[in-house]
Amino acid sequence: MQPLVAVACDVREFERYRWHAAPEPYLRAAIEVAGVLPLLVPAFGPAIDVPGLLARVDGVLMTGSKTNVHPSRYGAEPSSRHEPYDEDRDATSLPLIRGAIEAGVPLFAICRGLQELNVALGGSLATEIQELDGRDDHRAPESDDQDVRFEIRHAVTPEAGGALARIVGTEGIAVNSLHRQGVERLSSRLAVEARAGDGTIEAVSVIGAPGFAVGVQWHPEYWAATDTPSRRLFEAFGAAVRAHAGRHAQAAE
Ligand SMILES: N[C@@H](CCC(=O)NCCCC(=O)O)C(=O)O
Repeated sequence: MQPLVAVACDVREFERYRWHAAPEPYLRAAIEVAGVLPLLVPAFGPAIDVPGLLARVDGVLMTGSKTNVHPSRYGAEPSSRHEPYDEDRDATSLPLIRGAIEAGVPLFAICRGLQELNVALGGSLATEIQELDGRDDHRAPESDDQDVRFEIRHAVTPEAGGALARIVGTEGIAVNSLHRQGVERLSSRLAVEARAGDGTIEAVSVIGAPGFAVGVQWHPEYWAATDTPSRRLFEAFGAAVRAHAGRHAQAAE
């Protein structure tokens, strides 16, 4: 039986409706590589019974997004440099992340998801990091071709002995990059699991988490079927979700 994984939705507007949705690559990687069933959670913020939801799922997957966490969530002043926002997603994802950590539910946070994880635990974000001294440009290549935008194009180095290294090994791995924000002040509850060559934090884990609680700034979902480190991440997440489901089932007996 496929264990259920909660996926917080983005809100988009088209065809005169507001839609709550998640991009297919995350869902495909969840089903086909992690072997779990993604359950889309609409971005209704405080209307969501997070403890009740977490009692019925065995994992949480936070997707990337073009939108940014609203700067008021980490004490910064809003500006056009921080836009676009999705405050409905923030109001849903931040409590969901905190609840998953508190309940020990396996958590995989990707790109915006890593940024939400840091903010949910008291950290802050920098915006337009490509303008910071010594930083590379981590934004997506300009292209209408998604394979080009998500191409693998820079190295990250996993911290020896860390949670990420146990999944992908300690040799440097190559990743894609589609972000203009990054961790500024790292939450005291997070450990750095990998950095890019310019020092950008590229992966984190929750200190003391009983199981899988990892955030990555890149997009393993996009090449999860063919790229070994990407596949290993989703396989490890799936294994953690199944282990949690097993404990769940035992507790229910
Ligand atoms: N908006 C934030 C988070 C980055 C992120 O999740 N990128 C995914 C973008 C997907 C796409 O462009 O198709 C940031 O820019 O740092």
